[in-house]
Amino acid sequence: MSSSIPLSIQSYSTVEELSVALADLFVTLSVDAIQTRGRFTVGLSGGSLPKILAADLVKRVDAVEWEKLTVFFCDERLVPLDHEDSNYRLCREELFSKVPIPEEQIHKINPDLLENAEEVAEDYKDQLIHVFAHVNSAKFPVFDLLLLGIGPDGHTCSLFPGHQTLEDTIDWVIPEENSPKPPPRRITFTLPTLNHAHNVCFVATGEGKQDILKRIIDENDQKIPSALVQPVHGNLFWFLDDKASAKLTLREKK
Ligand SMILES: O=C(O)[C@H](O)[C@@H](O)[C@H](O)[C@H](O)COP(=O)(O)O
Repeated sequence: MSSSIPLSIQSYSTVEELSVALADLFVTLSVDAIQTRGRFTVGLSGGSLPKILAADLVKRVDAVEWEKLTVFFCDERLVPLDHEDSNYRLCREELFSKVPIPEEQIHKINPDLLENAEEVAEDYKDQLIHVFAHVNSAKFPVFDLLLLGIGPDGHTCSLFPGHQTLEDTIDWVIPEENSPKPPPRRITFTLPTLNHAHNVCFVATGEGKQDILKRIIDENDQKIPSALVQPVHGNLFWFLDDKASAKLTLREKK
């Protein structure tokens, strides 16, 4: 990994500064991945993440070889792609519409299968297999970068506290039809898929994240889904703002 990459828990005074650092990380990892493997595979999440990522990245479009990017969604709501709850739609509005990424390299759920969550997950796994299986006949896809958010309950992707989905050790992507946060029907990457990535980066901002971050980072509370994200061989980054990190003892002030 390049020595210019910041390590572990970074806390920034403002969300704007965090956006710049996140764009730096994205660009650096894209260069490394394209040099090493000829492409950059990324998993995106919903919530505030797409806006925070795009804020600075779109100002330096030329720093990324977008035609070598492949994008999946770490979780997706089972709604039409133009629905206001769609993570694809959110990412399109915030990022994809502003950069020259080929549409066919953005892997979306199949909207024709929405009635059946199992089929949506199966189809999404087929898309993952198509992209990953030939390079690592491994048991799980190995993304270059997964960008994750955290809910106030500690959920990440659509992996919620106490849900059976946390027990899955085999599948790559699975349905979650009882999300406590609407909309209830989703698909989500599993913990093993998250934990096989080369790089995983959590992004969390605002006071509302203080208590849950303390439980995850300082207390390593294994009941919280986000605390179970611990890459087997990869790097784990935490990009926080000072409001979110205020109660942490372990953090590097930027
Ligand atoms: O599952 C969902 O419905 C949300 O997309 C959720 O997973 C979100 O990503 C986190 O709650 C973080 O949200 P913020 O980044 O907006 O705080």
